[in-house]
Amino acid sequence: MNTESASDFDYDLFVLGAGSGGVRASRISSGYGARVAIAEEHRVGGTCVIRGCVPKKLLVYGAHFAEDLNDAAMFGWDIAARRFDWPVLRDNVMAEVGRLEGLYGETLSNHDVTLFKNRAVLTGPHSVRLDDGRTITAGKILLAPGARPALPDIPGVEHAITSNDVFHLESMPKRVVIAGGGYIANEFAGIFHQLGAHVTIVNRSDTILRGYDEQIVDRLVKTSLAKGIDFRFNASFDALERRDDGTVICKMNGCDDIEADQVLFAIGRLPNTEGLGLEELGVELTERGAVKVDEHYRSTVPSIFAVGDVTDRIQLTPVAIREGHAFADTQFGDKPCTVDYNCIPSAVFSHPPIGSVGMTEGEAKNKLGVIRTYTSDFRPMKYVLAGRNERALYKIVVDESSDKVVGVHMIGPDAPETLQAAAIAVKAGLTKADFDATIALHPTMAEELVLMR
Ligand SMILES: Cc1cc2nc3c(=O)[nH]c(=O)nc-3n(C[C@H](O)[C@H](O)[C@H](O)COP(=O)(O)OP(=O)(O)OC[C@H]3O[C@@H](n4cnc5c(N)ncnc54)[C@H](O)[C@@H]3O)c2cc1C
Ligand SMILES: NC(=O)c1ccc[n+]([C@@H]2O[C@H](COP(=O)([O-])OP(=O)(O)OC[C@H]3O[C@@H](n4cnc5c(N)ncnc54)[C@H](O)[C@@H]3O)[C@@H](O)[C@H]2O)c1
Repeated sequence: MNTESASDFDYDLFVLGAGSGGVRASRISSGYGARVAIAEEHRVGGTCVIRGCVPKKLLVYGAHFAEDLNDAAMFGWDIAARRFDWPVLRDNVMAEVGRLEGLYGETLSNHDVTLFKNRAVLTGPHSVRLDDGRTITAGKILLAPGARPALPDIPGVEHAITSNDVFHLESMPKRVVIAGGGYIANEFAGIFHQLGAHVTIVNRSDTILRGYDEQIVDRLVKTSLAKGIDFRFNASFDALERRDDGTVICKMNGCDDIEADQVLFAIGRLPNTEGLGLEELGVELTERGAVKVDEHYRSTVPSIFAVGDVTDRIQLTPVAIREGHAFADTQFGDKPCTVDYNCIPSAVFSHPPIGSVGMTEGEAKNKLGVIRTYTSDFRPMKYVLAGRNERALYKIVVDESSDKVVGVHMIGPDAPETLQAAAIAVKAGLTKADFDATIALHPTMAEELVLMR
């Protein structure tokens, strides 16, 4: 164990925030023999487990039944009564979240990590104060407080909700307006639409899902439009007004005003650094309030570190987990390491979902010059029988000079599941010839990956 952890502190490590990064860092550090405590102000598990990836994905599954039940008729199923009960789905999802929260708590106690169910703020380079007044000292402090939804500074913003509230709605709204064109906007557009709401996505520019391959995003927009999701591009909100009947009037700039029963703001997430006492201690923050760290997650104060969303780089759970693990290995395991940020796969759980790894076509052209692309634009077999006129699109981007596959991008049923496997090939630097040499697994959609010529 690193000699910097002095025994005159209460703990060797104090972690602020029991989410994806904080829980991993604590249990690995404790495994190396460190005396570890963690503070959590809300619920153990953090954003991903409590109000992010997990409940979101369960809602995606729940919403998908709408299409599956429609398609079932052509497969011989006569399902007469089709009624959706939002409180049943909501409560079952919340019960599962509660179960997982319990498991995360058990993981901490099984690893001898002391859990304080309190908000913590820093009072020194080695000390924190809990909201019940207790002060605790530690050799090292790890900041893993995550991020929170951003909200615009407009009159009536209190009439809108964020992703934090969306899992607890009393009833399913009939008309939903979603601000933003990123992950959350597109995922919840799919969920609300499938569950029967009319959805309008409002984006301030004409580009949604920036960073994803343009052709794939274009397919999502076209498919969403065909399903009945509306878009307003180059539009922004001037104000929100609530009528007595509960309707929210969106006063718009760049398009006509819109009436909604629920307005969801999904315009990005800001690092949770406010009020933590960081600047007073000399912890440097970026303009957006993120903690600046070096490659070993050390802030500008040597005993204070940060991982995950609070560093405002790649806001994904597996990244926060890897960073937490690398921190523990480096600081308490005598195994200095960093995270390799190259080729991180990502998915948008929209309807249909997107999976992506490596360079987009545009990015590869800019960085590599001469490239080849291969696409497969096909109607999945099950959709043909169901009479569903929806197409999947797979794209492979190849570096002409080395034949290496530098990017795989997909939209279609279960694309994220297939993409995870394809990401291994891209990460390993396999060539298009390696893809071609692989015999197809028939009949699957994924076989398109080895059949593109
Ligand atoms: C709706 C939604 C869907 C998402 N879906 C996905 C997905 O499908 N895949 C994916 O990879 N990522 C997804 N994400 C992103 C993912 O949830 C985050 O990247 C991840 O949770 C970040 O982990 P973290 O450890 O940095 O912070 P968090 O998991 O947010 O944990 C931070 C914890 O710190 C606590 N805390 C904050 N301040 C204090 C304090 N002062 N004292 C004590 N405790 C404090 C918070 O309550 C929280 O529990 C989603 C996010 C959202 C909002
Ligand atoms: N499937 C997943 O992995 C997943 C799912 C949900 C969230 N997340 C993570 O959570 C983060 C937050 O999600 P998100 O969808 O809120 O953010 P995002 O960064 O994906 O998208 C934000 C969108 O809001 C727009 N925007 C930003 N500021 C605005 C403003 N002032 N007014 C109007 N529009 C504005 C942006 O142009 C962009 O389209 C993501 O970056 C992602 O890393 C991941």
